[in-house]
Amino acid sequence: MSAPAPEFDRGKRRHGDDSRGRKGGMPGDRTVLAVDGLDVGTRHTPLLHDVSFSIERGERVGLIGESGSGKSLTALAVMGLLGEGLRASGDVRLSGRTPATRNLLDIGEREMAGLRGDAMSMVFQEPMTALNPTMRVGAQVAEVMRIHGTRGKGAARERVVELLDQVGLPDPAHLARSYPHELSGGQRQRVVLAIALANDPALLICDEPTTALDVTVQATVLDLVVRGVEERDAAMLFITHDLAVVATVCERVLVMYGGRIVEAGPVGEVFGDPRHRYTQGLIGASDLAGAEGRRARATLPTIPGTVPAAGRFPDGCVFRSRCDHATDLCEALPPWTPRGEHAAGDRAYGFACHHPAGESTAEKEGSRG
Ligand SMILES: Nc1ncnc2c1ncn2[C@@H]1O[C@H](COP(=O)(O)OP(=O)(O)OP(=O)(O)O)[C@@H](O)[C@H]1O
Repeated sequence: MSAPAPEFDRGKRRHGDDSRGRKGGMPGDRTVLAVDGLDVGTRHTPLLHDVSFSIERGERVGLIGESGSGKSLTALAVMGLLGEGLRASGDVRLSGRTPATRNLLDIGEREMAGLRGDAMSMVFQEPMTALNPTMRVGAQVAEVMRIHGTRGKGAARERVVELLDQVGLPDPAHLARSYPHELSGGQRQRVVLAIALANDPALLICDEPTTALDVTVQATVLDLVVRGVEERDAAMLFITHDLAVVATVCERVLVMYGGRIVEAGPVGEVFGDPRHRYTQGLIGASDLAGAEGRRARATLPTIPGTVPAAGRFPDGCVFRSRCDHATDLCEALPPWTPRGEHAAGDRAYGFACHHPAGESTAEKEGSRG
C-alpha cells in the first residue's frame, strides 16, 4: 500500500506487569490471549518453537516476518484451525467474556467452533474464501449471530444493517441483499469484517487483511479494522509483511523467523532501535515511508539469501545461515535477553541474538553472567 509515514510513538503502555513467572505473560485482568511455549509441527518436521506472547484488551499487536516464518501457523493454532497432520502443544488461554481457565489446545472441536466467530474471530487475506458465494451477504452476517445465539431473528436483521453501516458500506439495507460476486474486493472484505465483529469478539486476528485489496481502499479498510477493535476494546493480533502498516496500526510488535519469536517490544523501540539482526534486516528491506524510514534504510543491512524451507533452519540461532554477524557462538540457541530494564523472562520486551545491534554495557555484563 502507499504506506503512511511511520509513527514511532505507539508503545505508550507498559506491559511488564502481567508477565512475572510466565513466558507469555500470566493472564492478568486485562489479558485476553496468553500463548505460552507453543510448539507446532508435523510428525517429522517441527514448525513453531516455544512461541510465547500475550495480548491485552484494547491492545493491537503486530506479527511480522518473511513468508514462511510461521505467522499464519501461530494464528491458526490459536484459532484451532491447524490442518490435518499438524500437532500443537503448549498453552493457549483466551479470556474476555469468561475466565481463561482452560488450555484451548486441550478442548474439542465442538467447543472451539463455539468460540470461533464469537469470543474470537479471524479475517483472512482473501475475502472470497471466507464468504459463501450462494448466500446473500446480509444473511451471512445474520448467520454468525444465529449460530452463536447472540441475537433473535428480528434483532439480528436490524443489527446486520447497523454492522454493514459501521464498516462503511453504502446503502446497507439494500447491500445486505447482494451476493458476494456483486461486490468489489474492498466491499467483500468489509462484509467479512462485519461478520468477524458481529458478536463483539474479545480477540480479532487479522492475517494480511488488506494485501489483496486495491491500494486506494487499503487504508480505509485498515482504519475500519482499527475502529472496530477500538470500539469493542478488543485485543488484536495483526499479521503482515508490511512494517509501515504495523507502525500505523499496532502498539507492540512480535518479530518471527524460523518458527520462533526472535524479537518483541513496543513498535517505536523495535523499529527505532532494532536489536536482533533479523529485525534490522527486515527494516532495511522494508517500505517504511518518510524521512526516518529512508534514513534507516540507508544505514541498515538488508537480508541476504532466502528463508529456508520448513525443517531446514539451522540449529542454534535460526537466523545464523543468513546473518553477517554469525560466529561459532550462534550454534547454540541464543537466550532471550530482556530489553533495557525489563524483567528477565519477560517475553514481551526482548530479543534472542548472540550479537545484537547496539548492545548496551549492562547487557554485555548480564550475558557474561
Ligand atoms: N500443513 C503443513 N504441513 C507442513 N508444513 C507446513 C504446513 N503449513 C505450513 N507449513 C510450513 O510452515 C512454515 C510456516 O508457514 P506459515 O504459513 O505459518 O508462514 P507465514 O509466515 O504465515 O508465511 P506467509 O507470510 O507466506 O503466509 C512454512 O515453511 C510452511 O511451508
